[in-house]
Amino acid sequence: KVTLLHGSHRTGKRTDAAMEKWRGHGLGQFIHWGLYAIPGGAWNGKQYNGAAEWIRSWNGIPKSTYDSLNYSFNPTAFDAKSWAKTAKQMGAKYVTFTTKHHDGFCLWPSKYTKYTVANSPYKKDIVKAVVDAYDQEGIDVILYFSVMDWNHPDWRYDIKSKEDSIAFERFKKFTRNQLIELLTNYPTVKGLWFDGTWDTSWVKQAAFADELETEMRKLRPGLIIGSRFRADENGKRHFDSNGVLMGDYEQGWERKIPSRIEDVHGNDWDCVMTVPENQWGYNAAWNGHIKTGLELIEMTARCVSLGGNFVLNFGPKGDGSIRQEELKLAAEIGDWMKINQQAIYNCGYAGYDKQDWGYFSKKTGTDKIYMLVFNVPVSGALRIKTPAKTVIKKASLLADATETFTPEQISGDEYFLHLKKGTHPQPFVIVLETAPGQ
Ligand SMILES: C#C[C@@H]1N[C@@H](C)[C@@H](O)[C@H]1O
Repeated sequence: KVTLLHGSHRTGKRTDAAMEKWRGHGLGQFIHWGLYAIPGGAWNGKQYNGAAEWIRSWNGIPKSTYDSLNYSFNPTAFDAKSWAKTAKQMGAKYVTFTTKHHDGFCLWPSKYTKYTVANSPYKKDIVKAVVDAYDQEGIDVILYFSVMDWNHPDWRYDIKSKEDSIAFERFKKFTRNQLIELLTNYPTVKGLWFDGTWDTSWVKQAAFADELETEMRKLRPGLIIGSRFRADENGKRHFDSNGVLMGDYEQGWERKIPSRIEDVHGNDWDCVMTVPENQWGYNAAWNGHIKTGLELIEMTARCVSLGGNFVLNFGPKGDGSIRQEELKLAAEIGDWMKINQQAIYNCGYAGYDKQDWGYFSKKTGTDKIYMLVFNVPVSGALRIKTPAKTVIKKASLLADATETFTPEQISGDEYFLHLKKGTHPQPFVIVLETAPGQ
């Protein structure tokens, strides 16, 4: 163990109410929206395949022209209330919303830069509209904030000179001011989701970032901050030099999902996922594999079964409308959640051996186990291996409690549930009432 001044200040999961609530969300929505939605992955008629929110960084894109897009930002179809209703319909319990992405354009009227929505034809405070609309729907709001800011003259990728150092000191003050401003303007937000924190310039700011995190937590007790915000004094990110998680949950699962419980090291975590392979901001031409509703429902189940949250990304268009493909997915996921949400909300790792037919989840604080079935074996027999000495008292279909299953015990702690042929066209959930054995 090494002595750290700016490593993790806490081990184990937070047990306060705010974190317990976050832990139980199960399903969230990510929204990436900003100036990049205007070009939508194309420039001068040429469609690019990179992540559309990074278009400013691609070769051949005139940066000053991109930077002037704020003068064309006028999303006449933007309606935060309809976004929030879509999230509600999908069954999302929280939204992570981009206040400022890497291009530095602020979707709130920040006092600390002119590069904001206030200096666009739209003028109005988009962050406020989103926070109010989602609060209204009872959906918690987490604010995404990119430390890396391509627009700010004092941003540096590394600090290699006295001039760099002086400029970056100004940038650090600017970053702190914006974060305090966000937490002050939007006091109901439940957390911050940091990005753009991998460059050496920021990784070198262990003491400053540690102090800033402490200041933000003091300003907003219960605030939830992930592992991507700061590094320790040895430059270690996500996990400090002693391997202890930095922040309240692991933010390493970007477009990937853990395969085993061991991968999450007993921590809270979220998986943030795109519908195409790698498009967060709006890209008019979705190419490659586009995930289906069933794939995304299974990803949600897998994340919850491993004690995490699944956060599905939406990339609204430059006019503020959500594309049809995403609306369709929200509806499909929502239809499934309407029937099966009990196996997702306030559920976590069940401690049962993983089986090929799908996933187990456990209702937090109870002995109730859910079997989320995605792959019915040709035998129709669902194998269950319970933790030692667990008694299965009852097994029934979540969607219809009158459909019960008599567990066939096949060895000490192993059982089969036999399904009737062809009875379940959709992924379905079986509820196990269990009790600790003698
Ligand atoms: C890389 C990168 C960023 N991290 C994801 C959450 C998106 O914001 C992407 O642009």
